[in-house]
Amino acid sequence: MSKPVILLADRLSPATVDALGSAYEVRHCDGTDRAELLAQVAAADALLVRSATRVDAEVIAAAPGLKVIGRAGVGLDNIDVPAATAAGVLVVNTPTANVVSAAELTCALLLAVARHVPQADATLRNGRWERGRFTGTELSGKVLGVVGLGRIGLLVAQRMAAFGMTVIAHDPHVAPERATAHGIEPVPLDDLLTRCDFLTVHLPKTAETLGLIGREELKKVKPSVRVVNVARGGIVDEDALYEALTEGRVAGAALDVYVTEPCTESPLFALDNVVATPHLGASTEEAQEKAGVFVARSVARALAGEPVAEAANAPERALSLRA
Ligand SMILES: NC(=O)C1=CN([C@@H]2O[C@H](COP(=O)(O)OP(=O)(O)OC[C@H]3O[C@@H](n4cnc5c(N)ncnc54)[C@H](O)[C@@H]3O)[C@@H](O)[C@H]2O)C=CC1
Ligand SMILES: O=C(O)CCC(=O)C(=O)O
Repeated sequence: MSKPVILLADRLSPATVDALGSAYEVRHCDGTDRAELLAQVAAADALLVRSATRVDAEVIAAAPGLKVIGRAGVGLDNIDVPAATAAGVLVVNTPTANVVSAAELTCALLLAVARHVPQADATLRNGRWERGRFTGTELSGKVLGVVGLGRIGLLVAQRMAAFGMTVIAHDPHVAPERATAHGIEPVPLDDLLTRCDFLTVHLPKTAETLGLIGREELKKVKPSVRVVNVARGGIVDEDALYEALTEGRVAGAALDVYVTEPCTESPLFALDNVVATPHLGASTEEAQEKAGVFVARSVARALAGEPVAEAANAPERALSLRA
């Protein structure tokens, strides 16, 4: 009898294949090559991706034998979960695997934007010793505004509190007592905007969160504020941010994520007060190994018809999804 086919469409840690073991036929493809993905997924029982591969209704329709889509990471915005559910395909992610890495990158960007680290590094490598140009600002004693106090937001809050920051947070879905238990003051979004010296967003990309920090919101912040987005492009509106940065209404920004990815050209990249990384939040050995192993285990359980706790759709129906 032929083995179930598991298609890896993004570059996943080698630990993924090790964790899957020998019970499956593991195939690889470039999920950003649409034609290749559509051709390869036709024979797949399971499809494993990171954030680069777009798994939309067309991909799901092209895969009549597909039983489970495994997302090695947190965000599900590259997967059409309703289309998968309608087709009886389980979607599983790894909600905890990369959150420490994403939080640590956020802290790195907070420090980098406060102290102009990449700009100073680039200047020195170009033979210029410009100490006067790169006077920064301390984090200690400043207010950090966290929008989205989930797993990553809380990890960032805890770490930045150790730098002496006062942390305030806005998250309508988190009980205020949960915030205060961690020494974080829960506040309405408008209060957060007017009070914070550093603003960081840790939200999923949804219809509700897209543009949440937009033109109007950026009119309310202090001109000394630094904005960090390690969540998803567009949660902080890129055009509004560019305007605010160039008009001196925002002092700096650090971005890991962009509306369109890959993103190699943006007016934001031309600004001195912007630090930019190419969606590296989860790019550590530890996060990728965990994401690969966790997603492999969940996919194996799904293919065996067992319930999967990390299922993002209809977990209670896991056993009745495509047999
Ligand atoms: N740059 C990167 O490589 C990475 C980015 N991410 C992104 O970070 C996002 C957050 O991840 P986690 O903290 O693990 O998710 P989480 O689900 O633990 O937390 C998200 C929080 O956002 C809150 N939220 C939702 N709508 C909101 C709104 N309108 N206003 C305020 N709060 C709202 C939720 O209540 C929840 O507490 C992911 O969805 C993903 O898009 C995650 C991992 C790596
Ligand atoms: O590197 C990746 O796989 C993307 C990580 C990410 O953005 C997420 O897990 O939501």
